[in-house]
Amino acid sequence: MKIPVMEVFGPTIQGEGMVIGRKTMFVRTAGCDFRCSWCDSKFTWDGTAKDDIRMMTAEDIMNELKAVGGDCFDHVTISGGNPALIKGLSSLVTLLHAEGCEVALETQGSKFQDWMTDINQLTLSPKPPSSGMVHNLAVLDSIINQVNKERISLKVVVFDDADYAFARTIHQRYPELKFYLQVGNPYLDETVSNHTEKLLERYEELIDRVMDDHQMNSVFVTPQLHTLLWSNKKGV
Ligand SMILES: C[S@@+](CC[C@H](N)C(=O)[O-])C[C@H]1O[C@@H](n2cnc3c(N)ncnc32)[C@H](O)[C@@H]1O
Ligand SMILES: Nc1nc2[nH]cc(C(=O)O)c2c(=O)[nH]1
Ligand code: SF4
Ligand SMILES: [Mg+2]
Repeated sequence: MKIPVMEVFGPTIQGEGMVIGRKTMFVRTAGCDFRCSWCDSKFTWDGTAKDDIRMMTAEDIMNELKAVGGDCFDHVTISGGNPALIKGLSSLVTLLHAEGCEVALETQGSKFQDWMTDINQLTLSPKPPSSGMVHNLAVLDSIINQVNKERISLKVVVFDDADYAFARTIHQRYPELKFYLQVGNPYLDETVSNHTEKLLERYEELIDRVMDDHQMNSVFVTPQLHTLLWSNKKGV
């Protein structure tokens, strides 16, 4: 079964969530069932990069990972778009494991696939109000109930007060899961000046808020590490 691939890049550092800092390759699939107002990867679904989409088999993708990353990787992150829309990713996950790679997945948690139970690090990122999306938490519940909880983390992006309140409700709903608050990046045009200072200011605001909140004691607060370095540049 062929997989719609938008980009293959790396090695780079995983900039987000439960394996932040980990050296990894990225496979980014095309297409999303959401339309977040602040999506930093709109090109995966808004048609602007439709000529870059390639229909590839798992073997094609493995060959490309090796062509791009050489032998300098043993971890692959699958992101999108929403990779969870793609049934055929099961063949890629199986092949990556056979080749000795760990596999991480980034998804919003709007759809379950059987192959998710094989993912080493599954990041579920339900969308807060500022995204303009309304998350169906019953679907999120059902994914969480089908996957080994040790391998799951929740990651909520925070731009404003309402997002922070949403993050709290999600953490309270699943207190047993690792929980990450991630600073929202409004500077999607990579040519914005002083992006690092601006993002660090927002990071500090989020840290201050969490430090004063007794209902948010067992959480992680992170920036998107790659955006501090490279802003919203593609392919890093
Ligand atoms: C581009 S999405 C692709 C995976 C999946 N569709 C999802 O949203 O989880 C990857 C991650 O980037 C986060 N993200 C997207 N735009 C962002 C922004 N402007 N600031 C901070 N995080 C953002 C998403 O919340 C998600 O956790
Ligand atoms: N370095 C780097 N880390 C990331 N973590 C999650 C990403 C994503 O777009 O899903 C991402 C990305 O695009 N780049
Ligand atoms: S769910 Fe993820 S890829 Fe889809 S629009 Fe939202 S941030 Fe972008
Ligand atoms: Mg990204």
